[in-house]
Amino acid sequence: MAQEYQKVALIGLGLIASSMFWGIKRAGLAVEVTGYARSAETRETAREIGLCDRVCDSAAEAVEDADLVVLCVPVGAMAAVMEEIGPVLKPGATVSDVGSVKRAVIEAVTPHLPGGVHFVPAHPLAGTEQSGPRSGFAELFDNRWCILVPDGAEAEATARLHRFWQGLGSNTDEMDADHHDLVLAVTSHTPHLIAYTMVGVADDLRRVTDSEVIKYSAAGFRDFTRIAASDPTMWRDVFLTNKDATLEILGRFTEELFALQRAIRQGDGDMLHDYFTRTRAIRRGIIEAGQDTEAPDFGRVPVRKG
Ligand SMILES: NC(=O)C1=CN([C@@H]2O[C@H](COP(=O)(O)OP(=O)(O)OC[C@H]3O[C@@H](n4cnc5c(N)ncnc54)[C@H](O)[C@@H]3O)[C@@H](O)[C@H]2O)C=CC1
Ligand SMILES: O=C(O)C(=O)Cc1ccc(O)cc1
Repeated sequence: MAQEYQKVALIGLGLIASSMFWGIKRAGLAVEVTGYARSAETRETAREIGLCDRVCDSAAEAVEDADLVVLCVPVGAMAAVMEEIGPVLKPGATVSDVGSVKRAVIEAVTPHLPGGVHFVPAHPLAGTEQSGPRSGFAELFDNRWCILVPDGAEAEATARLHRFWQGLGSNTDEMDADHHDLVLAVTSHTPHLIAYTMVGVADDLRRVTDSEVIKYSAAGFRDFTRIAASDPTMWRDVFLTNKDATLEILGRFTEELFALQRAIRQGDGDMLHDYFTRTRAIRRGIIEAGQDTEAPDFGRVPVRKG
């Protein structure tokens, strides 16, 4: 695999940065990878487990002479990091990020971007509910999508970042920032909010039913608890910075929920059956189109019709 960049700097050493580091090493995508995290404890852990070729005690030191700098911090921390590193970035370097929201990151980063430095925002659509420097693994991005949001960035800098993410195992695509934020509000952000809410409801209920909610929880609820265990800082920032799109989708969700609530109250079985038939067809369409990259193998066997 070609080395697209001599030196890569990772700022924020959590799940995504640590997975990127192990993936870069697996594919030999850079000569040196430096890293920085705000907390001394995280930097210490990183040194202990060999995460990064060199762990630096400041972001400015980590990005010195770097050809690619990837901001792997929560979305709300991007501006402060950029303000610190902006003045010391190498001319011709590329800055990128992995934030779950794109418009807010562009607004946070652009004011601190020096002339002659490229900015190519990106979002790997891959993650887990784990966080921190010990949680990463090289395979996280394999066969997953990474969306690039060039927003006017130079074509060659963008093409290099595509090749870099492909080297990490991902399929890559491009999107406009606002479109990205709306799509992700539907596919990721609002579902996370629903999971948080459902687990909160069950927790309230648990006080009445003791441990039954957890003891007898079926797969659907277990998935909710996994998602609701995701990092609170990261998700707080997602909702604060993708406010409009999330509120738009949440509004639609609430309307649908009220419609289903009314059908249940009125005993309208036809409405419920039609609704569930439509949603089942969507799921089957995804599987038949071969786009269900998350499903276990049994999800790929031909789906029974009818
Ligand atoms: N967790 C996931 O599943 C995914 C997360 N993302 C995005 O990737 C980014 C990083 O997320 P994770 O790696 O999961 O988070 P994480 O919580 O595992 O790691 C974040 C790291 O950033 C550091 N940090 C926080 N504020 C900082 C600051 N001001 N300066 C320097 N370091 C700081 C933390 O100490 C930690 O090392 C977020 O923007 C998130 O939206 C993108 C795709 C998936
Ligand atoms: O763990 C899960 O189910 C996820 O949805 C992972 C994830 C979280 C945030 C992102 O911006 C992208 C992917």
